[in-house]
Amino acid sequence: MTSTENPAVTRFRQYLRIKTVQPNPDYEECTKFLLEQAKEIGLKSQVFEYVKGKPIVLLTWEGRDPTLPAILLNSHTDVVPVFEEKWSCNPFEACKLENGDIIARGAQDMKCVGSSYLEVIRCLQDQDKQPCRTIHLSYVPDEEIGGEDGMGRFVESDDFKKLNIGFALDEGIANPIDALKVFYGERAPWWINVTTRGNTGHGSQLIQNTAAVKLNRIINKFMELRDSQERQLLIGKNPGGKKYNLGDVTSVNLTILKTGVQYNVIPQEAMAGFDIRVSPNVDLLQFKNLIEGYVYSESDSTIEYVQYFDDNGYTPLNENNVWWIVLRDFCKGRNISIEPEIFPAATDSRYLRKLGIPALGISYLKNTPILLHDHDERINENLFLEGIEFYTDLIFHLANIQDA
Ligand code: MET
Ligand SMILES: [Zn+2]
Ligand SMILES: [Zn+2]
Repeated sequence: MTSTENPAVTRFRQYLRIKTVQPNPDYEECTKFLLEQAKEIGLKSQVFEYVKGKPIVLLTWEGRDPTLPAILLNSHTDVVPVFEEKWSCNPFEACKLENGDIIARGAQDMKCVGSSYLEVIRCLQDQDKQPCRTIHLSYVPDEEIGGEDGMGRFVESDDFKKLNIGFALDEGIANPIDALKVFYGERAPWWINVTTRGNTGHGSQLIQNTAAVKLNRIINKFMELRDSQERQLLIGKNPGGKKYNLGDVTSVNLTILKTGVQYNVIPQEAMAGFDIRVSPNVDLLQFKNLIEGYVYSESDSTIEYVQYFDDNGYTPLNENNVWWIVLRDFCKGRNISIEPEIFPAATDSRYLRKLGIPALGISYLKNTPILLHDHDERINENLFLEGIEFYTDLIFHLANIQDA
């Protein structure tokens, strides 16, 4: 007997087949797909292109009371590159195994979420359940390369201000156990280049203060910082007595090293690139002074910020946060365990939180291995469908909150 595929799954797989892969994402095809969906569902659509070739697609379902602050359902449309030879099937074919696993780049990060949002609107419309708040769905480009030309530009625009967003949902991460991760903050991503310059000469000499000697001293300081954070992660406890998660500490990784001309020539310049993720527990200004101190303790050395975010504020999960309370109680009522955490990497939510908009990151990926950015990224179709039900009821609740 052949079973027919749920149309929501078919649409999801269509979305996965669009090659929005960095560094040359097919945003044109993606926009076309989203606009077709909007038309089918009967949603108002707008496309903003603050940077040419990088469209932001905004779909809107007006609520019963459009004067109330709206809900934003955000997702990014781009996905990260693949090592195709390591995949068991083509990452852009969205093949489905017999057990229902759908394998594709973006299956977890985060086309499953973007697809679910569209299905939520379909479901609510089918059930004739128009919430009181307006719901906007934003499909933004370039998150995977920093988001500056995507969400970064969007939040600065008048188009965005007009939306009067009161609360946003965005991406989370998979969880191998039977619980949902809920992210209420994230670490500030800083990518830096440290360049040192020094004395040069013959490779047989013991010349003082070469670029490499200086860079090595600076790297050692960063590594000590890294060690201290690694220790915190392994044995530290936060003030509540709970073990630290990765998001609670600051990570420092040396990811790029560049120098050299020839073996017997002392190079005059050397460069180290670091990926640093600064925890919300850290005062950003103090931290900046600390690492710049490392660099400027060596003469002729400079620091360049390739990626910099000057805010690591989070959405407080307290009784005053009615969005959180509704979400928490909703999950409790459904017997879904949740694990509130700081997101270890970066998401577009940081742009929203910087504006003071409460934002929570949830991907309905429980009992699922963490495969974002990995080979054979996948989601099971049954979980995807279960997620649509979850989001539909949750978003209906959130969009019906009267006083917030
Ligand atoms: C700072 S760019 C963010 C890209 C990606 N989301 C990451 O966390 O690495
Ligand atoms: Zn993502
Ligand atoms: Zn990602």
